[in-house]
Amino acid sequence: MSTLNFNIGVLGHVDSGKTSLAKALSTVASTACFDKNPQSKQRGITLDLGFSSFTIQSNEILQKNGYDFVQYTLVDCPGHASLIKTIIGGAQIIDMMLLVIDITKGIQTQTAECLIIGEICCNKMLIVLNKLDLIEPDKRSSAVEKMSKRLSKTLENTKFANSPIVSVAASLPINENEKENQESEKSMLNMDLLINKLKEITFLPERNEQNGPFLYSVDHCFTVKGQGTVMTGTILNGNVKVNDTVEIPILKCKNKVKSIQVFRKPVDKAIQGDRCGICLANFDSKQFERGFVCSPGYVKNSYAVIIELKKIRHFKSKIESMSKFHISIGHETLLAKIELFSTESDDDNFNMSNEYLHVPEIDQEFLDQKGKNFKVYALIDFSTDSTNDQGVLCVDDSLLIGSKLDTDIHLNQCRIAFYGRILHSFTNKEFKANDLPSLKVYKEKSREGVVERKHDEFTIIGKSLFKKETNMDLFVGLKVKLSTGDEGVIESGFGQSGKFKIRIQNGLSQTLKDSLDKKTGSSQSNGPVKIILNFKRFIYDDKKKMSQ
Ligand SMILES: Nc1nc2c(ncn2[C@@H]2O[C@H](COP(=O)(O)OP(=O)(O)OP(=O)(O)O)[C@@H](O)[C@H]2O)c(=O)[nH]1
Repeated sequence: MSTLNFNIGVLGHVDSGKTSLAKALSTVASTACFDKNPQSKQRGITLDLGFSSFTIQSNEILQKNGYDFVQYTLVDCPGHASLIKTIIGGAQIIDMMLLVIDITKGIQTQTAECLIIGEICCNKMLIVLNKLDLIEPDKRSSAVEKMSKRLSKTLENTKFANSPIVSVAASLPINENEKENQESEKSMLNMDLLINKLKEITFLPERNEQNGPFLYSVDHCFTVKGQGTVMTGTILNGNVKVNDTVEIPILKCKNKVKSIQVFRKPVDKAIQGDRCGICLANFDSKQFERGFVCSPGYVKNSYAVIIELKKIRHFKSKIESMSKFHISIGHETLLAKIELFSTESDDDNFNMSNEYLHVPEIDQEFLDQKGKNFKVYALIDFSTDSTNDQGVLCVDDSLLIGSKLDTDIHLNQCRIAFYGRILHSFTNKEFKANDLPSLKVYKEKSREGVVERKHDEFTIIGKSLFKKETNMDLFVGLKVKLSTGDEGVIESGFGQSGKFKIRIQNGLSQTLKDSLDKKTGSSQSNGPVKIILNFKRFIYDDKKKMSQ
């Protein structure tokens, strides 16, 4: 008999009843659905503060795929910051989201933020309207109908449109005496309906044990006497076998896998999506609480990363280059400075050898104007967080979320600003000096000067384009346009006062000659001949060489 582990993120506003729901689900599942089952010992395992699980018989789809049972691992996400962290840590394996809404309060600020995070991280949602018991029995159906209508309007045109809705009361009796005195109908309402709905919509999640190196997100670490140090967590990527050597990147150490348990049974191997316990030899559990364990060398220390930035539509403020955001990545949330750049070309993928235009700021209006194919990238620089000189532990393609967590929550504003997956990471501590200059991000510059006089048949002398102290060598070779239509190239500086020589490849045109010939008087009537120089200045290139 085999069991599938199905991971569910339990999200919702503070006090909506997430923890009560997770507890109630486990309890009801174990009494109503599982008791007569030979595997009943697996029920209701409390894995960690935020993790609980229950196992039931699986639906037809899973059975056809060889799974007789399904273990639902509920990831109960408490406050906002830890919510983002938990979700990010497990983003690759959250198969479904349970959105808990207090039916007496409706959609609240964090409900909306949970919806945004859900949209980023998973494809399926089940909505739970909780605290049904607080509504008079004869008013319940109309209250549920009203909330359902509101929700379907909110979710219109999102990937969560038509998500199923179940109304429940998840609160548990406070103690055993009370439990006996209370009707179960009053203490827990409709939980069996919820479990049935969950069972009905559970699908076969994509799991790929061959999918690259091993990555394991540890949420608990403890010592088992006579065994060694046991970690519990979820496999985000790849697989792990007994005797494999794994790395604990935060401790910079490698260790051998002594044994593995899945669903409390010893196994030789565990794969992506599995919640499992891994026992390591020679390792002190006090050194490590939460974080990644991986194939040696897979998780990297990054000091800056590049993402394709997807703005959250509900984030109303501008996102500006040089500004700081809270960046949640891997198991960390820290402050980082962002710099935006874009390309208008049809290139599908980010490429370090391409050139990109610096973008000072974006807002929704700007992005809507630019259209769907416009891509904004962001360089996210963690080295600006003074509390962190170690960089950030992450892997390529990791999800990252940018938010303004210091926004006053009472302002009812969406604090999540953007998200994206890592396209490139700078793993050298000296990246600013060594690696960043190879990122070709430019600002478009335009300068105007005037022609002073003709030098010979092919060259003219220009002025007022540069200051006396400008290093003219940086501009030699750049093309300029004249207001007479002539085109030339800056050949060299001329004298000490910022003047320069322009070579006109085809020789001076008659119009240019006439304009410069004071005797004709034309330079008087049309004013001086203008020199227009358009060029690119690469912002990370400290040699400051200009280009076009
Ligand atoms: N009447 C009633 N109270 C409920 C129900 N579910 C939860 N509660 C109560 O609501 C309060 C909050 O419940 P929790 O389960 O802690 O809510 P939470 O969403 O996990 O809270 P945070 O983790 O702090 O965000 C507690 O006092 C619960 O007893 C319910 O169905 N009916």
